[in-house]
Amino acid sequence: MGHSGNLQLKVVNGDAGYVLEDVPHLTDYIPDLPTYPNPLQFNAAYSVVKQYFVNVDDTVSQKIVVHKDSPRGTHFRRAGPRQKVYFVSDEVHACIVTCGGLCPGLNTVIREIVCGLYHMYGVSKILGIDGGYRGFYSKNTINLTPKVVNDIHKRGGTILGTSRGGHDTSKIVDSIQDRGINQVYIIGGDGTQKGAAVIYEEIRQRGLKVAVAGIPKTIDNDIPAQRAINAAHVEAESIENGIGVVKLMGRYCGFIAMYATLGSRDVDCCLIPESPFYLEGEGGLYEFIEKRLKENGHMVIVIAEGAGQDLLAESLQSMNQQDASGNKLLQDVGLWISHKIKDHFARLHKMAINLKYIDPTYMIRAIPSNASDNVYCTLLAQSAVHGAVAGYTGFTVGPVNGRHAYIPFNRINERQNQVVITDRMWARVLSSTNQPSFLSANELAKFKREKPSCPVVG
Ligand SMILES: Nc1ncnc2c1ncn2[C@@H]1O[C@H](COP(=O)(O)OP(=O)(O)OP(=O)(O)O)[C@@H](O)[C@H]1O
Ligand SMILES: O=P(O)(O)OC[C@H]1O[C@](O)(CO)[C@@H](O)[C@@H]1O
Ligand SMILES: [Mg+2]
Repeated sequence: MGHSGNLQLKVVNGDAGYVLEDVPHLTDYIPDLPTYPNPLQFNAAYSVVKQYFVNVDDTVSQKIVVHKDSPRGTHFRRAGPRQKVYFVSDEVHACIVTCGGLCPGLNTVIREIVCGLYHMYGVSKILGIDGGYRGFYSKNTINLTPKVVNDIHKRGGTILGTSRGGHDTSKIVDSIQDRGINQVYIIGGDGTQKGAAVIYEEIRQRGLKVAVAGIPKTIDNDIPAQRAINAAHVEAESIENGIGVVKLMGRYCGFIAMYATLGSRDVDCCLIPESPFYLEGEGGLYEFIEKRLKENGHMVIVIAEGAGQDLLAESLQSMNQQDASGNKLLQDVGLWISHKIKDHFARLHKMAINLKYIDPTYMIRAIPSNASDNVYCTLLAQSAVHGAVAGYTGFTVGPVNGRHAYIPFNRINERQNQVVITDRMWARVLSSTNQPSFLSANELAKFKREKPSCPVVG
């Protein structure tokens, strides 16, 4: 096996096309750090487990479907507790911060980091950073103990508060250094993980013994999305030529819309950012709506917030505004498409339609996590704790083929995880809704030629 690339990209090549995209370790830039036996081996709950510690060489394969002669492909370091750790309990001074928009499960992750550190590693100095990244330098901190976080998983939102913008790297790292923090747990979406990567780089430049662990936000809880779709369906089928339009989250990717559509079976058309569509003419959306209304008397359209933004830019003056984090402020595609459909059918005269528009965004984001989300959040949190205590840094924890792994920040941040419309899952959506693909033969061929993105974080 041999290392290649610079220190920032720890790529290890092995036999038969095996590639490990490894995560940084504190010893990469602080040599001769002492190690200690993992206190978990003295913990009655874990000592009974046959092989509790993860072997140092364990990795998780990104590719699950393989062929006889194909290279083994990319792997990530397996998450979990290590036999040796790089911190003693008394030495650890951890902090937790939540950034970006809300998501169910933030409180569960906070709770499980606190309880994991406390119960598994005997850590008692844990600070909550108030109000996202800017809280490092502009707010007071909150002491977190298992008692403080005991029942926070039952509440939506984040007890720590959150914000967009305010990522001042030097001020944040100054604050980490001044407070003597040596483990930083950062919970949030794509922007947050980018911010975490910059913090890690600065910490590394300063040569600090501080582990930086990212925990991704994911919205798996689709119950409110199902409720919104259900309401749209009930409204639509109760009235002649009823159309229910539901806008779901997804600025750049249509996973929520896609899975909500597949889960519901009431949806007649699902529109996502990855799959372009058009309104007028043969094979267009208006033609499909007319056909479906004639067949069924009603229909439901689910649209991801980032879908059709090119069409909006054409017909509305582009705003080109950004939020405090630098995200492009999108025009409300749900409202826009509702108006376009109403206008179109009003102009046609031959068909009176009744359209109801539902935007459940904040209802989806603000609820507490459900029981299965809680299990998932617990695994994420505990994996992050095990990784940081074992000296890994500059990583985001995430599931890879059902196993938790440590993924380097650069890998997470290099590209957006998107629905691949030439994959089977999107075909399942099209066959469940029976909607047109809105793609010409040329466009389809182009999509097929494009290299698919490799989703690593669920
Ligand atoms: N490229 C970047 N470099 C440094 N900090 C960043 C970067 N992008 C975003 N951030 C910071 O990360 C935090 C969260 O970013 P953002 O508001 O985009 O939310 P997010 O984590 O992407 O979650 P979501 O988009 O789901 O709400 C903000 O404080 C923002 O300033
Ligand atoms: O109003 P806010 O809090 O900026 O959030 C709106 C955005 O946040 C998200 O819910 C992501 O967290 C997007 O889907 C949405 O565009
Ligand atoms: Mg984001």
